[in-house]
This record gives sequence, structure tokens and C-alpha cells, in this order.
Amino acid sequence: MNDALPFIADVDTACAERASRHLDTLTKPPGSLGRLEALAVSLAGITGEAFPRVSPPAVVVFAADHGVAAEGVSAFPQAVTAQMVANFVTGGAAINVFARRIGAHLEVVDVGVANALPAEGVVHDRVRPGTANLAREAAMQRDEALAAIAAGRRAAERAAVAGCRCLIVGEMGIANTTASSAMLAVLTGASVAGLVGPGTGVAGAALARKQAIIESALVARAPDPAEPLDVLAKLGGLEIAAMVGAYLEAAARRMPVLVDGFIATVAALTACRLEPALRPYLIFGHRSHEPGHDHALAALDAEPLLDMSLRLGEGSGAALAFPLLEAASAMLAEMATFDAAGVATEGKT
Ligand SMILES: O=C(O)c1ccc[n+]([C@@H]2O[C@H](COP(=O)([O-])O)[C@@H](O)[C@H]2O)c1
Ligand SMILES: Cc1cc2nc[nH]c2cc1C
Repeated sequence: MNDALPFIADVDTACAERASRHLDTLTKPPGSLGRLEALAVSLAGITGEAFPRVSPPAVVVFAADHGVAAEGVSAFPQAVTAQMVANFVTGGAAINVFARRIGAHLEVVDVGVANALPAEGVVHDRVRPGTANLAREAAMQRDEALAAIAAGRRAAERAAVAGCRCLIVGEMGIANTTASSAMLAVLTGASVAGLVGPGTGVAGAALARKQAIIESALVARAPDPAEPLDVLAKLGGLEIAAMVGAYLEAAARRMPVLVDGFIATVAALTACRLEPALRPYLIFGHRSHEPGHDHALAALDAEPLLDMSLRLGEGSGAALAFPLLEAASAMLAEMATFDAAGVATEGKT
């Protein structure tokens, strides 16, 4: 345990068991609502409430730039990070649309965007204007990674204080699939070739170059796989570090965390390596089309709720999965029991 990280208690197993027993009194064959029942039980354990509520959710999108974008590893220019932040502010991005559908409280946090941003509508918590180029030097110093973790913790704290009951964390950062693929290769020991993917759409020779850049950065930066903070600082990103902090702070406050796609899951794996007690607080929203996501999910023994071939980021897949959490919560609170509805139970004639 590191002083910069909050204490995370074990989930409330007694409460989870109460929820599980209650589910078996409801008017349905036992277990017939499948994974929705498991979801309800885990929400009870996370929140410590027999009838957990998950609304309103918070969506926090962390934005930052990556020095490695200079190597041509993305299909889009670095300027798109700031331009998309402006789009989040005016409400036109996919995450704005989906956040509105679920009644989420949306916050956009600049933890390291290189270009100018709108003065209003963004939480300015910038650690530095983008990381250094991980192909040439450490992306961040350790204290910068810790500062970005602290920014993420503050965002989760704001969401909790605002009364939000579930945290969805998204990211925006051109070239962040390069950073997260590099981190994942170190954290899992998997080959870069087996997990690198198109991100925003690189293919062919550009994808081969992205792979080669990651492979040589792993050798040159040589992070210690047993030291998640070292991996994060040398290869990661400011928004990835902020996600780590937000997950940890939410769990410390007994808020369920709905994890988004590839980058979000690499951040989740990093956070779990820093603090294994985090794992049961995480619910995985969807399986991204980015090939490395399967490796990250497997390393966390996670089975996501949706499989929609999304690969956007921003928290979009998690926001789309959120209604399943609401349904799990409503099922517990609103379904009639066999007794109340006068329905005969199994085996009784
Ligand atoms: O969430 C995902 O699974 C995901 C997969 C591929 C790309 N993205 C998004 O695309 C950007 C990174 O892609 P790239 O090609 O610039 O590394 C970044 O802004 C992410 O939000 C997100
Ligand atoms: C347009 C665009 C939107 C995004 N949202 C998250 N990552 C993104 C990357 C691009 C390029």
C-alpha cells in the first residue's frame, strides 16, 4: 500500500448474501435472471446496501495528450484531443448523447491536454501539457503520475459528494492505445504482437511501425513489471493515471465502478495491481474491438456485460451498459415475492 492511495475495505459479503437470499424469494425460477442476478448481488456487496441504488451515475472523462503521438502511431493528429474536449463541452460527442440517456452527471477533466481548451465547461486539473514521448524517454516522472492519480481521486470525490451512486470513467487521448498497449504487455508479459491493434484506425505498415515503437520502448524504458507505478510512469498517460485514481477513490467510497473499453481496462488492471482490494468494485461494461482488450480482461478475470464491437472510448460502452445496472437494482427493489403475489413456489402443488 502506498500513502497516495486510499484504503479500500472488503465488499460486504453479509449484505451480498442477504440480496442473494432475497432474489430467491422473488417471482421467477431461482437463477432465471442469470447474470443480472449476479450483478445485483455484487452491487449489494459493493454498496453495503441490501437494495443498492445506482442512479444518478457520474461520467468523468479524463483528457490528456501523449508525446508518442509524434511518432505517427495514431490515425488522427494530436490536435483532436483538444478538439474533442471542446466537442464534449458543447455536448455533441457520443458520450454526451449516451450520458444524457442515462441521466448522468458528466464532467470533463483536463489532466494533460497539450493544446488550448475552452475556459469554461472543463475542470482544469492539468499536471503537464501531455506526456513526454515514451519512445525516447519516460512518459512521466513518478511524482507526475502520482499527481495525475490525485487528480483522478479528486474527480471521484466530487462525483460522490454530488450524490452520484455509480462511477463511469472515460478517456480521450490521441495515441493512448500505444501507451496502454505498452503497459499491458509489461503487466501481463504478453507479446506486443499479440495485443497491439488499430486504435483509431492504423493499419498495414503504420500498424507494424506502432508495434515496433512499442517493442523498442519496452526495452529502452525497462519498467519493472512488479512495480505498477513504474510501468504507469514510464509508459502510461496522465489520463490513464487519473483513471487509476478515480477507480480507487470510488471503491474507497463504496461506489460501483463501471469500466469502459481497452484503455480504461488497462488502467483498471494497473489499479488492481496497486491495490488488489479494488477488483470486486469493478464491473466491466463491454468488450472493445481493440484486440488487446481480451488480454486485459483475461488478466482481471473479467466478463463484460456487452459485446458490441465498440472501440470509441470516452466511457461510451460503459454508459451503454449502465441500464443493466439500473435493471439489476430495480429487480431487487421492485419485483414481487412469491408470498406477496400468491404464486406457488417450486415443488409445491
Ligand atoms: O476504449 C477503447 O476500447 C478504444 C479503442 C481504440 C481507441 N480508443 C480511443 O481512441 C483514441 C486512441 O486511439 P489512438 O489510435 O490515437 O491510439 C483515444 O482517444 C481513445 O479514447 C478507444
Ligand atoms: C474523433 C475521435 C473521437 C474520439 N473519442 C475518443 N477517442 C476519439 C478519437 C477520435 C479520433
